[in-house]
Amino acid sequence: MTDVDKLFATPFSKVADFAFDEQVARVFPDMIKRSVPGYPTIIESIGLIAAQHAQPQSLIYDLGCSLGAATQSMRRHVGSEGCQIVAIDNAAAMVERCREYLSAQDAMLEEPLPAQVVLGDIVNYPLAPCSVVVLNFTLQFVKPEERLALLTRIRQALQPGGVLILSEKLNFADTNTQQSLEQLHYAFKRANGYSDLEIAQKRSAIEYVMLPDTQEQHQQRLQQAGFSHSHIWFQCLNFCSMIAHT
Ligand SMILES: Nc1ncnc2c1ncn2[C@@H]1O[C@H](C[S@+](CC[C@H]([NH3+])C(=O)[O-])CC(=O)[O-])[C@@H](O)[C@H]1O
Ligand SMILES: O=C(O)C(=O)Cc1ccccc1
Repeated sequence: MTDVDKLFATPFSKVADFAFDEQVARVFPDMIKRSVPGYPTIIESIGLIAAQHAQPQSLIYDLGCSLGAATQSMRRHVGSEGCQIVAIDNAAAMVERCREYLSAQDAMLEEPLPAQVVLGDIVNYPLAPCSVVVLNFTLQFVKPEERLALLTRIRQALQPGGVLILSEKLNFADTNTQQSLEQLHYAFKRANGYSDLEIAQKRSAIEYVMLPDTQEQHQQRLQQAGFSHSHIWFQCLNFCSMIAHT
């Protein structure tokens, strides 16, 4: 049903900036699994974490949902009465396919949580009171100067006891750590069948589009946004996921 990612396999004279277009949507499940170490574990665990924190009759947001992998996991795990998921993405190609995947999932679950997929920009989308918010590898694509305001709005929308699950690629201030984990990440990609050319061209494509922060920047920003406590619950190489508590 989805294709193998060969988007960067042929040489380009100039590599265009990465965009979540039709081509990317078509290969996305394969691309993200072969590119992000720990992605399947993170997706499954998001369902477990959401199940612990979802409050009855509350909203759950999946911001930058892509094809809805985190939403699907939450629908498999969250048992709280009366919860609803709102999944938002600003890429039309993703939203269209996400709706199809979720309809297919409806048929497989006994009492699926209602899930609505919205085409929208999370930077200005108004958030209603909620108990769980997921930003699974999305914040790194939001302009750095817009990140604090977004997290502050999320914090304000979260009800007492609510949580934000934030997954990101990390940068490291220490050069040795940065180089070591970056090289291991390339080894991970090579082991998953990407060539050196594919790795290099993808790297150029995301260079100005996806801007990772350090762990310290995340901690500090989450605190500034009003979260009382945040900690890492998963890290594989330079990819991690955090929980931030209200
Ligand atoms: N301002 C924005 N508003 C809405 N969506 C946005 C915005 N900026 C970026 N996006 C969307 O955020 C998603 C990032 S992918 C998330 C994976 C998913 N969470 C997963 O659990 O599989 C991560 C990756 O590809 O590394 C894309 O679908 C963008 O269109
Ligand atoms: O591929 C990479 O190098 C990444 O850092 C992760 C990624 C995964 C999917 C789309 C864009 C970036």
